[in-house]
Amino acid sequence: MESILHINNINFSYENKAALRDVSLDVKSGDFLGLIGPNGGGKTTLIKLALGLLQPNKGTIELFGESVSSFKDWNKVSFVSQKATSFNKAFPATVFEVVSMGLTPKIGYFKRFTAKHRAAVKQAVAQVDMSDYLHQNISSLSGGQQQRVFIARSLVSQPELIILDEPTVGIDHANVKGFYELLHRLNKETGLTLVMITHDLAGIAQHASKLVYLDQQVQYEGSPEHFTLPETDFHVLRGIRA
Ligand SMILES: Nc1ncnc2c1ncn2[C@@H]1O[C@H](COP(=O)(O)OP(=O)(O)OP(=O)(O)O)[C@@H](O)[C@H]1O
Repeated sequence: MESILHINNINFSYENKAALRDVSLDVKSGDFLGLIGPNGGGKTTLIKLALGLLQPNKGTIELFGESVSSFKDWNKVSFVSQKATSFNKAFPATVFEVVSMGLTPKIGYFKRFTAKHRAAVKQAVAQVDMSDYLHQNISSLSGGQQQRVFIARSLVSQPELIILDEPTVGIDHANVKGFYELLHRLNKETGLTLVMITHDLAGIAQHASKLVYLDQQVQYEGSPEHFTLPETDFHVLRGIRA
């Protein structure tokens, strides 16, 4: 199986404060990896390193077999952050327009939006079951529906890897289940590789193919079925079930 993200023995410190120590991780094509751990355990830092936004003090990181420092094929990678922090709800755009924005890196700002692009947008919207809302304003949708639209915005450029940072925050319980089912379906049916940071252990354990528990070091890497929380210290529990 092709290696999508390979992190080899990295250390990372913010100034003099260690955030990650001897972290190694391998994400293979078709994995659905759940990245869990206590608050401050280094999950976001690890993703920033994987995206080349930070550089490790030690060790190597490869995306699609190439060092992240020289990686250029960013079309293959997409990132979905917490909806609330990434989007101004008052923004006056329809579902179609928001998803079209996902094509901007591919076609550039000033090139023509063709029938082919339009069809790609419609297909991505259909993949997340939002076709009935194509011309509705994004601000009129529920949190769960908005997050589906952001997934469609990622899908439209046909990435091979999507990294999600706590995408279920702010989505009500009933819709979270449907959101996981959507990710599960995309992973299984299209072979899309997913890496998802979350504090929702119960939810991710049902859908991920692999869990990594990170608390400065990788304390668990394996199947969700065999995962048990490290020493049930209240600090850890609070962090992960917050
Ligand atoms: N820009 C920064 N400057 C200094 N320290 C930072 C910075 N960003 C994060 N840290 C520290 O690095 C450690 C890891 O933080 P990180 O945000 O990666 O953890 P996390 O697992 O994503 O946490 P959470 O679950 O709360 O989002 C924490 O101790 C945090 O305070």
